[in-house]
Formats: sequence, C-alpha cells, structure tokens
Amino acid sequence: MSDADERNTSGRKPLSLGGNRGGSGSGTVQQSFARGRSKQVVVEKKRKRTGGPGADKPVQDAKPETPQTSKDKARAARAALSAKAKQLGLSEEELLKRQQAIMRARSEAADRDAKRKAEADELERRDREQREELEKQKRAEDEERKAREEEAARLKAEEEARIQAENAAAAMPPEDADRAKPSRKPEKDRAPKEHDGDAGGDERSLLEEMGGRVKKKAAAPEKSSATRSKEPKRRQGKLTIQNIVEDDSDRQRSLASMRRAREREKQRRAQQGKGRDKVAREVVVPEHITVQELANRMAERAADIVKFLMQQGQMVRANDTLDADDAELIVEEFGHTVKRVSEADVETGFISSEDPEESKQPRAPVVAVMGHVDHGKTSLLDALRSTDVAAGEAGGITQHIGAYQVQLKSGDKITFLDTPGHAAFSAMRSRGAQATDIVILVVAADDGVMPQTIEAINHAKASGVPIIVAVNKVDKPDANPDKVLQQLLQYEIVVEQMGGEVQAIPVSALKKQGLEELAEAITLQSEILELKANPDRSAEGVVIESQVDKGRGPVATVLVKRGTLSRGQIVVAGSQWGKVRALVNERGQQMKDAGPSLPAEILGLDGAPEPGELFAVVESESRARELVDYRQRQRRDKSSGMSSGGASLEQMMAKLKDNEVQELALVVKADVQGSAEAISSSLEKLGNEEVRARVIHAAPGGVSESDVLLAKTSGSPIFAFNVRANKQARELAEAEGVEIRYYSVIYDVLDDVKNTMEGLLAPEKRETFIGYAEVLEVFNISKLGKVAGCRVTEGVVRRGSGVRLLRNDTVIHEGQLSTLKRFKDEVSEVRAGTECGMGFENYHDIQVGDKIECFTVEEFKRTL
Ligand SMILES: Nc1nc2c(ncn2[C@@H]2O[C@H](COP(=O)(O)OP(=O)(O)OP(=O)(O)O)[C@@H](O)[C@H]2O)c(=O)[nH]1
Repeated sequence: MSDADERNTSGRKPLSLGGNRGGSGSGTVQQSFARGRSKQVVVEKKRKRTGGPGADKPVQDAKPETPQTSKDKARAARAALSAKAKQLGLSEEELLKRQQAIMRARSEAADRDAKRKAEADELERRDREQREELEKQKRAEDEERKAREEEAARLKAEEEARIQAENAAAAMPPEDADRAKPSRKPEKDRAPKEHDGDAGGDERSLLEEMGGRVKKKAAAPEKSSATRSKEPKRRQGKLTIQNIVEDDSDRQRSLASMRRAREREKQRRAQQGKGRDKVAREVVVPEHITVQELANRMAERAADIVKFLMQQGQMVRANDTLDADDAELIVEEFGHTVKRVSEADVETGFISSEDPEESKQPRAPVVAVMGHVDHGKTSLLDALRSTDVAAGEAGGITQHIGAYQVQLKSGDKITFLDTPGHAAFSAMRSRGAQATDIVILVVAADDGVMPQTIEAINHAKASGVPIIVAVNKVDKPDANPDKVLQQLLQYEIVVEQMGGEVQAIPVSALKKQGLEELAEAITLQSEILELKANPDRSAEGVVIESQVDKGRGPVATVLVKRGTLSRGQIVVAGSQWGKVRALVNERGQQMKDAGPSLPAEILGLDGAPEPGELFAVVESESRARELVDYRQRQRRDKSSGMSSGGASLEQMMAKLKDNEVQELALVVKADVQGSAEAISSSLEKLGNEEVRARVIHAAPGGVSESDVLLAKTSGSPIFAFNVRANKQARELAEAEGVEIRYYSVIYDVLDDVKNTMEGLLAPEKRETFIGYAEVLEVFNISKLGKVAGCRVTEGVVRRGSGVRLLRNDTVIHEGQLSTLKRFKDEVSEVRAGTECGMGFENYHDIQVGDKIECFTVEEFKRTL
C-alpha cells in the first residue's frame, strides 16, 4: 500500500482496486520490450456500464477527475463506506460485497431489459416486412386480374364482332360485307368500355334507370360477381370460348331477373303514381251530382263510394243523386280536393241586361183580360177583334190561353191575352199577369164581384200591373154598374168615378157598346206606362201556351218582349230548344219575324215548353244544348226529389214506419199544356194530412210508351184528358198491367181521383161496449196458459171480441179474447150472470179481482 502511495506521488496512476471501485479496475503490468528492456504500464480495466443511476455516476465522474481529486474521493468513499458499515453493523468487507452483489444484480436486470427490447424490435421489423410483402403480392394479383379482365372483354368483343360480321356477310352482298366488317368492329370495341364505365354505378341505379339495353344489363352481374367473390375471378382466369358461353348463360339469367325487377319497378311506379294522382286530383262538384258521375270525376269506382256510404249508414245506388255537401265529404274522404261550382253559371247571359234607353222604341201594350167565369171575357175580346172565338169552344169554357193583337181604328195596336176563367187555371193566370202590362178586369154588371174576380185583382196587384175595370153586360135589365164599383172598393180598387185613379168603363160585349172608350182607356194607360222596347236585338220573351200538335209537332205560343224573333233562329224556351221553322200569327198566317209585343206561334221546338217560361234566341246549337241539358237535369232532379238525394237507412226505416201519409202517384196527359197543368194543380190540392196525390208527370200530347213505363215504375194509373194512347202504348199498358183512364171533362178526373184517395184513407173505427166480467179465480192450464175464472156481470162477452183488463179501474192491457169456456166447452158467447173461463191472446198477467171489459169494433169507410 505504501508503494502505491509513493508511485502515485510520481504521477503514475495507482494500481488499486479500492480507489477505483465505482466503475473500473486498474493496475500495473510489466511490459517487456526487445533486448531485455521492460516497462511498467498502468492498465485500466473499464467496467461495463450498469443501468442504475448510482452506478453511472462514478464512471462519469471518473473521467474528468484529476488523480488528486480521485484520491480524495477514494478516501472520502472509504470513510463513507466505513461510516455506513458502522451504521449497518457490518464490516467494510461485508458492505462492499453486498454492494457488489447489488451492482451485479442491477447489471443483469439491465442486460435482460436490453435483450427484451432487441427481441421486440426484431419482431416488429419482421411483421412490417411481412405486410409489405403481402401488399406487394396483392398489387401484383390486382394487376394480373385487371389484365385478365381486359383480355376477356377483348376476346369476347372480338368473338361478337366476328359473329356479327359473319351474319352481316351472310345478309349482304360480299363486297358490302367486307366493308361492313371493319367499320362495325370499333363500335363493338367501344361497348366493353361502356360497360366498365357503367359498372362504376351501383346495381340499384341500374335498375332504376331501367335502360332495358341488353349490353348494359349483361355487364352488371359480371362486374358485381367479380367484386363480390373470388369464384368468378377464377372463372375469368380460365378464359376460353366455353367461358364466354357460360357468361352468355349468366346473361340469360340476368335478363330474366332484370325483367322481374322491371316488372316490380313498374308496379311500384304505378302504385306511386296512383297515390300521387289521388292526392293531386281536384274534383269539380256541382250542386247535384250522381254517385256514378262523382266516381268518374274522382277516378274511383262507384262501388267504392256506395260501400263507403253504406258504412256511413246511407243506402245509395250509382244513379242516385247526391247534394254538394255529401259529395264534398266523399271527395275529401277519398283524399281528393273539392272545387264547388254552381251549374247555374250556364244560365248566365241567357236573359241579357236592360237595353239602353235610346235604343228603345214604343211598343203595343199587352193586355190580359181577367174575370169570373161567364162574365164575358171572350165575348169582349171577340167584340174588340170583331171575330167570334167563343163559338168554337167546347162546353163554353176557354180551356187554354190565347193571344191576339188587334189594331184599333186609331191605328194603335193592343195585344190581348185571353186567360181562362176557371179556378183550375189560376196558376196560368198568374203567369198571364206576369207577361202583361195592363189587366182588364171584366165584371158582369148583373153578377157583381165574384171569387175569381177577387183572385184576378190579387194577381194583378201582386205583379204590380195597373187595372182597368170593364163593367160588362150593362145592356142587361138587371145590370147595376154602380153596385159593382162599390163592391170593388172593398178590394182597394177605387175607380175614377169614386175619386180614385182606376179607370172603369161600362161596356156591353154583346151590343158592342163602350168598346172605343175601353180602347182609349187602354191607350191612355199605356201612354202613362211609357211602354218601350228595343226591336233591334235578339228576341226574348215569354211562352204563353204550348201544345203538341198532331200535324205540326210541338207548337209554342210566345210573346216577344224585346228584340225581333225571326225564322231560322235558334231558340231556347224553358227546357226545350229548336230552330224556328215557322212563325204563325193568331190568324194562321206565316210571318217572317215578330217584334216586341207581338204574339206568335213558333214551330220547330223539340218539345212543348211550359207556359210562363222565358224564351230567348241563342247564338249556337251547342249553347242551346248546354242550357237545355242543364235545365232538364234540374227538372229530373226535382221530379225524382224523393227517391234520389241519398235515402239513408234511417230515412228508409222512417219511411217504412211512417205509414201515416199515403201518396197516390199519378201520370197526367192532356191535349194542351194548360189543361195538364190545371189538372195536376187541382189534383195536388186534393187530399188531407193522411192521403194526397202526387203528379209525377203532367204533359201535353198522346199517351206514349214512355208514359206507360213511367206509370209502371211508379205504380200509377194514367189519366188521359182529351188524348188517346197510341197502339204501342196500349199494348204495352196491357202487357204491363197499367191502367189508362180517358176523360174529356176535368171534373170527372178530379172526382175519380178523389174516390180513389178515399179508398186509401184508413177506415174510421167505432167501438161498441158489450159487457163486463169479474175475475174470481185464476187457473194455470198447461196448454192455454193462465185462464181467468170469471162471472159476467153486465151485458155479454164474445170470443174474438176486443177486451180490456182493468185493475183498480185502470186499463192494464188491451187485446183480443182468445179463449171463452163454459165448463170444459168452448163457447162463442156468455151472457150476464153466468160464470165462464176467459183467456187473453198473448197475455197472462191476470189477477183475482181484475175486471174485463168486452167491446166490438166496427169500421166505416171515410170520405175526403
Ligand atoms: N147580355 C149580355 N150577355 C153577354 C155579354 N157578354 C157576354 N155575354 C154572355 O155571357 C156568356 C159568357 O160569355 P163568355 O164570353 O163566354 O164569358 P167568359 O168570361 O169568356 O167565360 P169563360 O171563358 O168560361 O171564362 C155568353 O153567353 C155571352 O153571350 C154582354 O155584354 N151582354
């Protein structure tokens, strides 16, 4: 040790383990040189680094240390070691060994860690290499596959091109075929490219496109199979003609499936389309519409509507009419939208607005002659016209309206309407008043004011038409004109003679007295009224009368109110229309045209219009048809009112239960429209709250087959007034069991119907009391139920008679006496003071002490 210390002082590194214990071992070795020379060399042995931080320190510190500091440190370390050994109770040796052992263990742990890390790095590297290898491989495979596909497509295209070229060559002359071959090839070459491009899109888009092109469709499955599995890849790999054939068979299957897909798509679109239409449809709903028509407009089935309404409790048929509200509900229920319109819009412009004042010219007054029966209306008109119309009238009653124009001596013209005087014609009279400017009220001086005189006054007043009173028959000895004028006061007709404004002219139609004065009065009145009309426009007016003439067909007597009616014009009158074939005046003369206030018969209509209806010239046939169709529809709806319009189950039940009112349906045919109307209005006035007549059809003309059919369906007889049934109608009526009754007097029609209706009246029931019985005992008899053992206390009891069971003087049952026994025998009657057994029909709650009242009921026929 001391040697070492000496050498150290000479600057040599000491060879000691102790001083360099931390990181390296060092010592001196004898190095021999040539020729026996030797040298002491200090050898320092570096220890391997250990992982521990404590272990590093001495090594790091060792380098920059000078030998002096190192020595000091070694000393310090030794001192610390000995201090620590002392502290732990160990010798320095032991502590040193322990520390060496710890160092070794640390070094070994560090080695293990390093080894593990190296292994992990190695594994990662190998894995990466493997992945790279795989990717490389995959890329190579992809390239190979692509190349194969292109090759396959090329071969196929070539094959197809070849086949087509062969076909073309077969079809063409040889030189054309040669030319065609190269030109078609590039086209075919392009085809697979198109494939590739399309294949980029997905399969669904192909289906939706529905191209229907075979090539496109063929590409889809091929591509999809190639991307989906490896199997087709293998198949494609072995590309032979066989392979292409197999591809063809694939294509066949694909086509079939595409077709199915196309069908499915079609269906889906159809359904979608349907749904869309349903929502989009706007349904025009007029005021009335049949179920069928509504179904058509909604593009639904009528049966579906019927079914729907049935579910709602309404029983309708396809031909039944629904009102707009019902139709709207249905339309909305079926998922459509509603557009309500008024069909009446068609009427707009039929009657035009007022003409400008400057276009108007004076016109003749239209005068209606009204009054009570036989007060001399016709005679007065005759006198005014100097023609005898009254002579030709059957039974002396004017059965239809007439219109005539007369020219006075002064040149003034007056149009007269001869309205009938019978009460049945009141409706028509009211129309006459509507068409008139002045009413001449004929009152017979010997008879005075009568019921129909009053009616005429009321009509005239209601329509605001001024009245001129003609006090007729002043020639008669018992004539009292003043009395007539006084009577009229009651009805607010104050004549001039009485200080009023109404003109009253005493006349005698028979003696032709006072006629001029009457004409003057009319002229004066019309001057006051300033009657004017525009003659230079299309004609409008009113139908006065109509009939179906055997030879001439439908004839309508019209009064032109403004404009001028000419032959050849198209006229709509009520619900009839036609081209004016002829215009005839009251004398039977043909006219070319008819101006304002002129009455004329027009021929050429397709039916007889209703009196009082307005007529007008229209510009075209189509316009006429449109109007007439609408009006006829309106009439049909009106006449079928009850049966159509949606009879609900409730209504049906109510109708069945409600037998209180009986209706007698009737069909009336008459010689002229006026008679038909008169009869139907008179008939409808008949009846009471229990029974009434309903005229379902009243028209002029003979009885036709259609009338018979109508009567048959409504279960009605036909009342033919002054007309006959044709042969076919007669035969049909016989076959169908329809009764046709012929009449020539209106009263007979009314009487007959009245009698029939009386037959429909429920007979009157009169009850007669016949006896009382008292219940003494009640027996239960198995077959009969409860039977009362009674004693008849008053009168007589009869089997089958009506009975009332009274308990404490209260009626608790009313019914029929079904059992009446004396001992064990059934008897028909039992008299007072006798005991008997009594049983009720369907009633068994009888108690001892009850009273039984017996009565009979008699029925009496009722009259209206
Ligand atoms: N003495 C006399 N008799 C008259 C006069 N006017 C009419 N008569 C008679 O009275 C009767 C009835 O006359 P019509 O002209 O038919 O009477 P109407 O009011 O037209 O009768 P209807 O058409 O049935 O409503 C006839 O017999 C006439 O001869 C008259 O001024 N003096």
